[in-house]
Amino acid sequence: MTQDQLKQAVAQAAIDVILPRLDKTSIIGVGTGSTANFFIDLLAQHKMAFDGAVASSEATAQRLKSHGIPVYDLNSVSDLEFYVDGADESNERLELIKGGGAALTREKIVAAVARTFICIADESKLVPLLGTFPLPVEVIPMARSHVARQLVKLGGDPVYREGVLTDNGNIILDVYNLQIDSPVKLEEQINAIVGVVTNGLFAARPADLLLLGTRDGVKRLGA
Ligand SMILES: O=C(CO)[C@H](O)[C@H](O)COP(=O)(O)O
Repeated sequence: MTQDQLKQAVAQAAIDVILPRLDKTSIIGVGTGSTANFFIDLLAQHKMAFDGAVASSEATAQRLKSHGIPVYDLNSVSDLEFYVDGADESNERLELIKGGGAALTREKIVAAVARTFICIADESKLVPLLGTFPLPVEVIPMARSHVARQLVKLGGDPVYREGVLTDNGNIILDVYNLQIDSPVKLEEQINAIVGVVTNGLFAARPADLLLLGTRDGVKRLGA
């Protein structure tokens, strides 16, 4: 099975989880990236079963709209039962690293609002310890050097992601070589640096359910 087939299988598994719980008033939070794109394309086949979606990025909003799925502003939504998104890494506690696609801030906001965060990923994303994937940090552009110096004090090696501006007009620092044995603490420490918008650790609010695509089928971890 190819990695894309594994991604498609977990996207379908997420549809199978949410579909019985949707009605014509339901709005679904939708993430960003190649796995989320498989989910969007499958979700489009059921667009009569729900009202619309909230998007975690402009790219996702465009893809949803291209399928004729209405996209709502999060501020106009009072209830979001599900958020479905991929990840760059997950540990067994469903703490994640996200932001490989630079959408981490909006992803974290939608995840915070949703009652159930379903993470969909192929088996390569499950790791014993977070941090092999460099941790993305969204930073206000004028604070770039200051934040980089503080990240070095935390033991990391920040690298400016050349040519990338987030949907919020900010830059990304990818932090290599961090020792992430306490994800909740490190998430807080990095977010406390002035100039940081947020970082890609999803530990204070981990996923509720991880659907992991493996060659032996889709495995469920969590709820
Ligand atoms: O956090 C993300 C985007 O900011 C994505 O969920 C993450 O990068 C995984 O992407 P993919 O499904 O393409 O492997």
